[in-house]
Amino acid sequence: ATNHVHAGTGTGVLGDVKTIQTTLTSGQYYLEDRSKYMYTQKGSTIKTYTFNGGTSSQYYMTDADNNYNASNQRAGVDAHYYAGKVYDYYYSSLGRNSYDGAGKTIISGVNYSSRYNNAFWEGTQMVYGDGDGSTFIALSGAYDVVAHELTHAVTEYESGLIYQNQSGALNESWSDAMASVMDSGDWLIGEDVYTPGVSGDALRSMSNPAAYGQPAHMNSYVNTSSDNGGVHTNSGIPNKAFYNFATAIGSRTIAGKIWYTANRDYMTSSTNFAGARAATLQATAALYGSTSSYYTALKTAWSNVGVN
Ligand SMILES: CC(C)[C@H](Cc1cn(Cc2ccc(C(=O)O)cc2)nn1)C(=O)N[C@@H](CCCCN)C(=O)O
Ligand SMILES: [Ca+2]
Ligand SMILES: [Zn+2]
Repeated sequence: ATNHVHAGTGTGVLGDVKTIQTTLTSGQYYLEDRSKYMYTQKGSTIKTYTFNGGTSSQYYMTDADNNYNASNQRAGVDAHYYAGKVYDYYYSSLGRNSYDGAGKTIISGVNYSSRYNNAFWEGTQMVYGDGDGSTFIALSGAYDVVAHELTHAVTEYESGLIYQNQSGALNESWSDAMASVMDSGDWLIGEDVYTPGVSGDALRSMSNPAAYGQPAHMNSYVNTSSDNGGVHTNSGIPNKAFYNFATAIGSRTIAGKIWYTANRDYMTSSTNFAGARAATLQATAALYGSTSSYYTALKTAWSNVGVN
């Protein structure tokens, strides 16, 4: 049989049924989405694999009838589905064709290890654990988690923010900020897959970083050697600045466009918090002019977190 693009159905981590794009090869369906490529001849292919509980080899997640409704397929369904949504956002809203800007194939691996409470960008692909069932459920079940991980790849191709200290906290924060633009219903990160037994909690809060032990002002910057200089802690400060700005101008979309432009055009691997303020101001001036109300709102957003 030839390889076709087939709209299949799948049940996600939270039991929700959704349409997924699959490929039919030799009578089996594969989690391979060629729909982006079919229509633009340049969009990326999205491929989703399973580690089957291991940590080294990945395997195809095939299905016989293109209805991925088995419980052990749920993590793969969502990794595949949300990777497509993140691709679509970067392509249609920001004009970026995949994480490299040139249509590189997007690869995800689910069911990583056993009871693994985390998700990460491995340098060439996304990797998702299934969680232990009480701290986390399968982490690909959250749109913001997938957007966070894929944005690490965008950052690596663009500013290349070094993953330590202030540049590392910015690397983290840019992933949370773009995740909050795409998963725009709240200002939380990871809420859909964190502590299924507790409602309303999350890994991080952009609007109130302190709710989960993060600083929201330079006065509370944490100098530490752990976690590469506290990159998941000090990200609270630029996260709060993003929240301040997006709410002040009333648009996550515009704030996200400025943040993306700063990452692509004005930030470098060693950019620190003051440098991020300058870069976002430069991006605002380039996009909307330095006399725009966004420019002044942005200065206020950064000064309110102690970055001037
Ligand atoms: C995207 C986000 C939802 C994800 C979540 C996450 C998971 N963990 C581990 C973890 C495990 C247990 C708890 C607990 O409360 O008991 C909290 C956190 N820490 N962060 C995350 O932030 N992952 C890191 C993984 C970094 C790996 C090293 N580069 C990242 O992508 O930056
Ligand atoms: Ca969220
Ligand atoms: Zn991260």
